[in-house]
Amino acid sequence: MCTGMRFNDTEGRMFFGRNLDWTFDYGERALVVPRGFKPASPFGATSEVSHALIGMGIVEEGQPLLFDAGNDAGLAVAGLNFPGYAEYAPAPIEGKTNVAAWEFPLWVAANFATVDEVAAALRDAVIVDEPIAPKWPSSLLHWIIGDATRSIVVEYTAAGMQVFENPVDVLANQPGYNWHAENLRNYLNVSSAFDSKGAFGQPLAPFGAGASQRGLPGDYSSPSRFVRAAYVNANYPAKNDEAANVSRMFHSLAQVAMVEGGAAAYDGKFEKTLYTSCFSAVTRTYYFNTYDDVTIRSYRLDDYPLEGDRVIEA
Ligand SMILES: C[C@H](CCC(=O)NCCS(=O)(=O)O)[C@H]1CC[C@H]2[C@@H]3[C@H](O)C[C@@H]4C[C@H](O)CC[C@]4(C)[C@H]3C[C@H](O)[C@]12C
Repeated sequence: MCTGMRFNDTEGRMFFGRNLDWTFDYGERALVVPRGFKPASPFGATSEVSHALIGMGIVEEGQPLLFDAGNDAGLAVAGLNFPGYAEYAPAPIEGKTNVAAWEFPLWVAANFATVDEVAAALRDAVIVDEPIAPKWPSSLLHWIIGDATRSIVVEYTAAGMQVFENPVDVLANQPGYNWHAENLRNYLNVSSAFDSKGAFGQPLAPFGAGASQRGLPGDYSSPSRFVRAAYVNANYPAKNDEAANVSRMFHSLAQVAMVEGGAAAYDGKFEKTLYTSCFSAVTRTYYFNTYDDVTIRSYRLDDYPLEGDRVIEA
């Protein structure tokens, strides 16, 4: 399972993060893709990278297979599992922008500066089931994309391309975004207030803080993580400096992180939060920590060559 999140600080600067929850890693690491890199884009969706970007991924045949990334313009994207729903086009469609599923985060971060630009381009785009190599069949994903103004969710299913406005600025896994957004209406009773309640005909004091949160789901399932992430994101007071916002992201994503032993995947193996990341759009810094090393590392895009012809393993 995975959870994604976006928020602004008091000055409107964006922070964008995710948990990557899975049973094994792919040897992923921080990657920088410079401007001028020419990806092997199967249908020519990206001829040359226009926005330098930094994110998490692996390099296969010289290509960046990105799990999530943020770019020099402050636009960020993350892919989260969406099996049972994602259904890509079996072949490219003439006259459209055909984007292979594996290159979708690269296409977003390399070509666009804002969510508005991505949303406009998506009207003419098709996501195609075109694996980069036989050993890497297309992952079935949906994506959260954010900038300083807002976030959207992109789902490509049997219904084709769907783009959802995402006012709660979070995403989990299945089912689809619309379902998660409706499901929030089941939790209108929860709040962060410290209230005396009169439900039993007399004022009864709560057992300290958190009493009004009861009913907020605590499990690791995707619908529950979506609700919990949306609650935390909506209630966290805006902060004004980089350290406080990075702290906010890691603490918020810890609320939906998976601890080993808590939940098994289909194969009986336990999922856990392999890494947590936070992209700071203004300082163009990618922070992350891993399950086994909670120290937060930081990689500044501007510390790497922003022009070049190959992917840099940071
Ligand atoms: C497993 C990851 C998603 C984690 C997640 O959402 N888990 C949910 C668990 S559950 O359903 O809710 O149980 C996804 C996110 C990004 C994916 C990777 C990226 O898409 C990049 C390449 C794409 C290739 O087609 C496959 C390998 C791969 C390297 C992908 C492997 C894997 O599918 C990743 C790492």
